[in-house]
Amino acid sequence: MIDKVYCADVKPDMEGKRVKLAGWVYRKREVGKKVFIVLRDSSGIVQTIFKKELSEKAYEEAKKVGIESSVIIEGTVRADPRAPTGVEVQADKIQIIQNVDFFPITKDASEEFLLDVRHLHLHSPKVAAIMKVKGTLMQAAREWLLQDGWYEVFPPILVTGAVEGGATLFKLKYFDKTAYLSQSAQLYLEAAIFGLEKVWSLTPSFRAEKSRTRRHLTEFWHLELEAAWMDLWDIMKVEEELVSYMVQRALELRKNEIELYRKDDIKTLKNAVPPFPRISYDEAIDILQSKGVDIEWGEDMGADEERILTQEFEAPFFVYGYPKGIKAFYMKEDPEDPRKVLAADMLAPEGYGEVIGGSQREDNYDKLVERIIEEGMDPKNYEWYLDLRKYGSVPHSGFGLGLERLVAWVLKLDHVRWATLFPRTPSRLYP
Ligand SMILES: NC(=O)C[C@H]([NH3+])C(=O)NS(=O)(=O)OC[C@H]1O[C@@H](n2cnc3c(N)ncnc32)[C@H](O)[C@@H]1O
Ligand SMILES: [Mg+2]
Repeated sequence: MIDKVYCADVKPDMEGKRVKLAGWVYRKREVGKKVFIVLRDSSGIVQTIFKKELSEKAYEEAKKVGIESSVIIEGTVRADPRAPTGVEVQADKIQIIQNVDFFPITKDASEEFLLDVRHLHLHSPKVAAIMKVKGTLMQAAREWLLQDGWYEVFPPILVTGAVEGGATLFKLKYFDKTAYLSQSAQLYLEAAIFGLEKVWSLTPSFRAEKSRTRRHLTEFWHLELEAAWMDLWDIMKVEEELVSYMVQRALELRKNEIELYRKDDIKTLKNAVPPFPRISYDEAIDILQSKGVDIEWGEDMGADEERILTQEFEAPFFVYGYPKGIKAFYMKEDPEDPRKVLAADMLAPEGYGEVIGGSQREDNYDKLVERIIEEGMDPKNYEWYLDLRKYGSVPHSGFGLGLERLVAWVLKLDHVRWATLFPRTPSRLYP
């Protein structure tokens, strides 16, 4: 590894120090007998200046390089308030690693083109900022989960059945059998709680969703927790503590990157502290109807309805107590109202809607068989899962957080596809 310093680490108080930088040409301009190159690396940018009278060789080389050329530059630090970062490097040496005559991404590139060349779009500091925030949110999640006594486990991705409905399964040939790509690790996490009690996993989940909305991917990163002995209200507390910690840590560690997208509009992020507001599904329907939305009790809220509902809040909030008919087979019936299940979604404000789906699970064997049959599925395909209700069954609850959806809200992105390195949607499988 070359003994370079990072662009962001070049400071005015390093005046007179000799530094070696390695990165890519971010901006370039020639003024008289000077070439200004703004160099970019993973930390940020710094301006370098090549003066003919300082080094004619370096000056002539610097004139050749194109945008996004990879270079190593050496020179002396000089404080200069006119430079983008208040400091510049008076360069006397440049090694061109690879010159780029024409970088395909230009200022007026369309979103579709940027997705076509996503592998090159990752050069962008703004894209890198999204990935830094995503990584920091997961770093924070790991910190919180460790201190709260949760065990990380590694569930399978090749599975034999649906968790969230058969319509969105990706099917594949598995030797002489049929397998599917996992929609959710949940059922396997439910098995893991009998030895570990509180478990979590971060896995890719797959949904053959045909819906082309700004919040659906066909492959997304899914942070899922499952806990023995917890009921719905317990797991909601876990959700709000975890999400709050993730968001506050991101504000602390990735302030610059968040401001790149939100500027100073970070009120809703700061508001993400427990207790998050809680409304029932019934109350949600009343609110929507009072705002003129054409929705009846028993119907599911889609992205549009959730967008309107989020206008009532300036922080993430819960909607709990959904009708059984619109929720999954594994959710426990509400003992106080058999029309409902003990389920809760967490919705992000500012129009983003659902970021977490969670519930208390049906822990009674017979009732679960009944629900599986009610949903038109074959209990034989869930024999192992039903066993969990035969050998020491316990009340338990869990949830799944869509990491890209959380990132999209934190950075106010207009589509979840920007929150993932290589987005997968119905129309996009390449690059
Ligand atoms: N362990 C569990 O209890 C999780 C549960 N089995 C489950 O998968 N619930 S979910 O379908 O609401 O998905 C959970 C979250 O996963 C995200 N999600 C769900 N589907 C998608 C798609 N298609 N694209 C992006 N993100 C998605 C979204 O934030 C949801 O709230
Ligand atoms: Mg859901």
